[in-house]
Amino acid sequence: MMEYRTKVPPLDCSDTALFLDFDGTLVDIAPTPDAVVLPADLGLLLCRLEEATGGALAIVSGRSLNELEGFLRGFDGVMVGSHGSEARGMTPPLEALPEGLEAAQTEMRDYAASRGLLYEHKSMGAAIHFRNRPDAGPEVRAFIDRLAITNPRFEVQPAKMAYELRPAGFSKDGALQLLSDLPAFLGRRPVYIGDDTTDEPALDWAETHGGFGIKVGEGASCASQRLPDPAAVLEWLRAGGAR
Ligand SMILES: O=P(O)(O)OC[C@H]1O[C@H](O[C@H]2O[C@H](CO)[C@@H](O)[C@H](O)[C@H]2O)[C@H](O)[C@@H](O)[C@@H]1O
Repeated sequence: MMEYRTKVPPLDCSDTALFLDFDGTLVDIAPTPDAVVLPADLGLLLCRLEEATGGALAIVSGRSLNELEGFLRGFDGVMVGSHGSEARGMTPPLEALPEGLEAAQTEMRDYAASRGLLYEHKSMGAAIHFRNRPDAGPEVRAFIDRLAITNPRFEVQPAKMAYELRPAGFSKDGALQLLSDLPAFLGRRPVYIGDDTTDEPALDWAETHGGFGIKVGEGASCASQRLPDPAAVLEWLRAGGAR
């Protein structure tokens, strides 16, 4: 574990644009989406980092924006939700609800209920979690693949022990591109921290735009840096914010 930490360069808030994923990066993965436990100082830490970076800090998550806002009360900085499709602090990438959203959500809710799986209702899509029934993974994937074929306004988004339907054409790296044009972010070195397959394009974006990505946890990644878990991420952020 220590070997990961010593490799990551210290955070220099004076020239960094900091992009932080939420689940698995700032908070440990929990059995269900609403069971995550927030570190007591998280809101304060984000406020301090936002100030230290001159506003060049954004939370970039697959979660619905309203959920993120609920979890991170006290932090009023930039947030991007629903895998890059909705945002606070910049022009929302997707202005209207995608056509067919409600019908797709209903199909997913009914499917999940009929198989004892967890349905997560999201503002721009939905997720089916199979953490309680890992054997159901391939079947859920096939179901959502079929749904995406009949609903071309959506794409399948794999997550940890879940498959999601998200608006087509939106992504975390797309969000980083938009954010990097905002005055506070302009010309700064991007650092993106994330743990999941949904974070890989954003990690790659940071690597190829003059900065670097930090992959959290095990697994293949394009990121040049790695930290073992959210506790190590918070430790690295606290050290940078105090500098
Ligand atoms: O982009 P993120 O902030 O990493 O969000 C990705 C998805 O995270 C959530 O699901 C994951 O975390 C849950 C809580 O730890 C866990 O129970 C689940 O198995 C994981 O897949 C969230 O529920 C999704 O909406 C996010 O898209």
